[in-house]
Amino acid sequence: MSDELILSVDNLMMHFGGIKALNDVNFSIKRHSISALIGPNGAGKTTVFNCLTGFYSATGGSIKLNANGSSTNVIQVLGEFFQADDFVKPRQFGSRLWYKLFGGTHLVNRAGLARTFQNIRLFKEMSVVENLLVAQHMLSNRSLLAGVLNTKGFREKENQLLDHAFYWLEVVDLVDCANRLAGELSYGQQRRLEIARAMCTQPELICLDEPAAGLNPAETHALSQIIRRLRDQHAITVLLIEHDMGMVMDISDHIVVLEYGNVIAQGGPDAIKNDPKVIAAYLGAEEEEVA
Ligand SMILES: Nc1ncnc2c1ncn2[C@@H]1O[C@H](COP(=O)(O)OP(=O)(O)OP(=O)(O)O)[C@@H](O)[C@H]1O
Repeated sequence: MSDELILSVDNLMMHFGGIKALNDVNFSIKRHSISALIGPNGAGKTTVFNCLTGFYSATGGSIKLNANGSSTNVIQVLGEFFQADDFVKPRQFGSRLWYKLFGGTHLVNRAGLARTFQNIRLFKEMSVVENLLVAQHMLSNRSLLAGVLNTKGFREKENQLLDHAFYWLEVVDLVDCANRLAGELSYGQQRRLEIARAMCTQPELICLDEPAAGLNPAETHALSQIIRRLRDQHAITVLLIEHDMGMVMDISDHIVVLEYGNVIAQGGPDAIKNDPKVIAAYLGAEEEEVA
């Protein structure tokens, strides 16, 4: 996989019993780009996200993440089924057993991929800053002794995590709300807090599932600015699912279009806008609005 690519998805399949949510999905994402995954309802967009982030174990295909200085086979680290030839290949068996025992979605996040959800999933009874500290739990000093003795190293680490939390609050313009309960924020602020929380896990690729859903035009504009800032000032790669075509066409460098679990087109906004397959499949009803 070329170094220019941060994600490569090949022949991805996801079947739920008889339902083929994804048939044969192929696309790749360039580092430091903003890409969008679009398609009609039920096309399989969220299923792709769930496979990328490890919420679903894909039925077949491969997902390679090239982040944090190494290449990660996402399907492998989630723990694959044993194969017949494992028993004659001890190394392969050992690796599969290891990931069966200790693998999971946490390894995908550690490999440099974070996500937000279609339905906001904050800790609503916690303050804004606490939400960001929870996201950094793995980076904290978890030594019981250091905590009880409140050592210098422990305090320094706590301060570092707080600084990091405020850094991302600044980026999403929520510093003023740091001590408010997350559940008390407006919908738009909660969406931005979700992005900050995901960023606190130090990803290189962030997947945003319908980040503009329920936002008014001013909030959508502010969100677009934040997404651009992530790419331009923080070297983050963004992959988003979005139904707001105005926003998608405005901020995306690359667009992948799904229909019935297949990629029917991919390219830049202008190419996608004028692609007859896309117009017929997805934009048909809104053709005039999009053009
Ligand atoms: N856990 C599941 N069990 C069974 N079927 C599922 C499951 N998750 C998704 N599907 C099916 O897979 C297909 C794709 O669903 P998915 O939610 O990925 O679509 P989507 O493109 O994200 O749609 P939307 O834009 O409405 O969010 C649908 O037919 C859906 O019913």
